[in-house]
Amino acid sequence: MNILDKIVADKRKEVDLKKSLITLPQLEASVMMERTSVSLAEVLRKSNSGIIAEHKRRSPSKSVINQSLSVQDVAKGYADAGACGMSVLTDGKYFGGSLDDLVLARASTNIPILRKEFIIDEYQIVEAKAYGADVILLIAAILSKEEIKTLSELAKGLGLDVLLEVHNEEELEKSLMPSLDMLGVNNRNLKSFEVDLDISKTLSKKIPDDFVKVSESGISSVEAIRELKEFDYQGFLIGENFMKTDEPGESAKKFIEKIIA
Ligand SMILES: O=P(O)(O)OC[C@@H](O)[C@@H](O)c1c[nH]c2ccccc12
Repeated sequence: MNILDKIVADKRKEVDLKKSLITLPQLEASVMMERTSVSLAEVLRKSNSGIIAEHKRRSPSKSVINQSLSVQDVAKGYADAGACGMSVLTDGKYFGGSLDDLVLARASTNIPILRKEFIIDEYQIVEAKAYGADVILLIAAILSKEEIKTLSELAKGLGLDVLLEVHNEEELEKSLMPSLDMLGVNNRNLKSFEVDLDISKTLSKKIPDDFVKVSESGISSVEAIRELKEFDYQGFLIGENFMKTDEPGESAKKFIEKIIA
């Protein structure tokens, strides 16, 4: 079994367990509908930097990245740096994140927050809304076309933005539909962990202009951002490059200043 299959199998068990404790209707009753979600796609369209900065303690590919920071400080730092949005990993087993991290990030900033999770069930989308996210991630590699449609339409109904992630042409072709706001190209292969920024460049021309294009993973230089902008990317998802430093907010600030200089 590859790592992605393992993650999805664990996720299925996790969601089933949660459903047995708090049912979907009960969860729905606790959704914070009074908080209007902020559209990350809108922010990215108007931004010069396009940075979506991620909170990531560890990952299956890199093991420990940074275990010692408070998510509140990281969230405030990213917002002060001028990041367009923040991504918060909520998977516990493989990335060391949690829904608590999402809540704490939400309480610390008003910039749009992406719940970074392996979403396979509508329950996780209602959860994302209930815990204060503005955006959800859907990963084409683990979902059928029908699932992408159902899940993205549910998210839109809750006022959330949808970022759909692809890694190759086949995934892109099955996924294009009007209920998505942003198309993310993951430069990292989630099965082999290989990173190649050329994947963003190659897939760019196949993504229709109505979607905001986001390049994800393995970005560590302002030069890379400049190149990706030539290929019409308006969003750049960066985790490790900031999180491996003692002050991710300061690192993001310097990075963003260089982009807009
Ligand atoms: O730390 P990086 O290489 O800058 O990558 C960030 C982000 O793109 C990456 O964490 C990611 C992209 N898609 C995912 C899906 C699941 C988990 C993690 C991810």
